[in-house]
Amino acid sequence: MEMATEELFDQLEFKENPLYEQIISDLLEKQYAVIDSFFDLAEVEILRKSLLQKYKEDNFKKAAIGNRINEVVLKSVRGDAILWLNEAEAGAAECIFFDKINALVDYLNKTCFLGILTKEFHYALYPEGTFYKRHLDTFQNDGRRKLSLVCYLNQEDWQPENGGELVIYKEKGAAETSESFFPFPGRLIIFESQVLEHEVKPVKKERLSITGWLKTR
Ligand SMILES: O=C(O)CCC(=O)C(=O)O
Ligand SMILES: [Fe+2]
Repeated sequence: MEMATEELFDQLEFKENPLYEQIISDLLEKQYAVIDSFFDLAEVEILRKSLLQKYKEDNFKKAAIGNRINEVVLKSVRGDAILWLNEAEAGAAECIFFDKINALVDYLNKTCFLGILTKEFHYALYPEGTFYKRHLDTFQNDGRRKLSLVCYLNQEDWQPENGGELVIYKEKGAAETSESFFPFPGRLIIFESQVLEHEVKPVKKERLSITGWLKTR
């Protein structure tokens, strides 16, 4: 084959990706997936710096509950501050994030018929002493949210004593079980937005992340 044609075929050819396949089978089996080191420490460092810079420039706002039009700030429910990301205006740091996420979304759309058409992401900073009470991401908010994604941007030395676990609740027949996950840097957690209730335990040290949703339209 000529070089150009060969390249074209390479692009068209679907390549199975073991990491993405693992995510898909976890989602099917448990409705959530935890991927450690989805971003490496160097990438996390760049994203953390960008988040902190924007926070310092006072671009964040107190996170609200409800939808974007009908929102109220209730610190008894959640105490984080957020900044929505605009992919069209993404800087170098945010491009690192979107490149990896988009590759995953493309794969999910090719293999799972999820029909993800839109996505939305925000930086989040939980100051010391804050939390996010148990909730469902679609509650009074957005029924188009299919998958929730959270990626942690904390430092390498995040200690369990710092709290800030994401607790995911699952119904097991009549009983309920829960699993807790610490916000270790580079860790990505994906879960079904319409199914799994979850909460963020009180943090004893500033906790940084990017949170977002893959939506059907
Ligand atoms: O930061 C987390 O671990 C989860 C955040 C969350 O549940 C949300 O923003 O809806
Ligand atoms: Fe949530």
